[in-house]
Amino acid sequence: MHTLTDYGFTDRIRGLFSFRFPATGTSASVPARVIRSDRGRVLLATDSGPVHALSDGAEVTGDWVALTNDDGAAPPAVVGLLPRSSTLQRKKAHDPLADVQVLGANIDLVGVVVPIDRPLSTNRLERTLVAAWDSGAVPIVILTKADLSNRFDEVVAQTVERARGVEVFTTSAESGDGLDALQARVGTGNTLALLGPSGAGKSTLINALVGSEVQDTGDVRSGDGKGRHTTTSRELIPFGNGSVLMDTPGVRGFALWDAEAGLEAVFGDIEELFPLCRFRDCAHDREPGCAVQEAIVSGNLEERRWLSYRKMERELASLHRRQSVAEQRRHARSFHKVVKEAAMAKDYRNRFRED
Ligand SMILES: Nc1nc2c(ncn2[C@@H]2O[C@H](COP(=O)(O)OP(=O)(O)OP(=O)(O)O)[C@@H](O)[C@H]2O)c(=O)[nH]1
Ligand SMILES: [Zn+2]
Repeated sequence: MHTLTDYGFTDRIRGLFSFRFPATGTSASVPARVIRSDRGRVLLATDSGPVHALSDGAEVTGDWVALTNDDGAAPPAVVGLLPRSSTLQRKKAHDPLADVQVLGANIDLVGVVVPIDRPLSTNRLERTLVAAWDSGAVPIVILTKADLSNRFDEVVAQTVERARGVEVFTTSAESGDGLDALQARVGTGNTLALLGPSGAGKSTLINALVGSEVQDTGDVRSGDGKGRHTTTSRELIPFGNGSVLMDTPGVRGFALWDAEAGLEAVFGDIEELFPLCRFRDCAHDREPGCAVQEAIVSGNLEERRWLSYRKMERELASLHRRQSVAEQRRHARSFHKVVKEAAMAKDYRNRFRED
């Protein structure tokens, strides 16, 4: 059975807890960490094992809380929340008026997971790193699937340059390379959350770090090869030395805000062309050796889709600049329209191809 120390309970948390919730003669509470929170019910790690408790719903995965200690007389309840050292939160980009949603708390390290065979665009890597810094945690970049690249040195050098001083680790779950160095960096009593697009290798990396099959990976998708697997496991996973992996569905998808998820889903094939351009800083306009222009000329890419991609990029950029609520609303609407049109164009094209 895991103790609270396995879940990252350090001297700092111990001190903070007894300061905030001093034991008095009549009432005492025990420290606990939120493994999962679900509308008024929380699953907690405590020193006497996992406990279900009632809560007011304010807690998120990773929170440290005070739990009543009534010896089973009443159902246990969360009675207090420790201040958070970091919060990973998201605001939906296409809905500027939506509430900020806290996805996880008390994360020490945010690992931005980038598969080496499918590097992120500089733009997206930058945005993800900015968001990671904003959380109060320290970001690191984790290049996965190192065994799959024959341009290893080149991609690593590129990533180091784009990561602007953020540490870059390379790993292969297949060969085991880089896992020790990553584990050493996480250190003792720290919580690591992994962000990255679907298929980046997060589950596989978690399995490799934890050393047992706690996550379903892409290998076990259902029969038709399309069914999305669901991650059924725990959301806070101890992996030695009080180190903890946080893997909630919300945190997982964080790197792609809703808007950007749309961008990737709809235009992923276009973005895959960018690394094929002769020049790394290609503006995809009149540059020689531009893979985008070549794809348009050869008929592999509809010019209309390329223009909507461009338009959407501008929309996103200006959406981020908007100040007034009214303007945000207007932009959100036109943004939605672009996404919808582009998605329809793509569906149409795919249907046409399959015939
Ligand atoms: N060769 C190789 N393949 C890997 C490695 N890591 C992951 N993969 C493969 O990449 C695919 C996707 O890996 P997952 O771990 O499921 O990716 P994920 O990021 O968890 O994806 P989601 O669950 O959709 O968020 C699987 O088929 C893995 O077997 C690696 O180090 N080497
Ligand atoms: Zn180009």
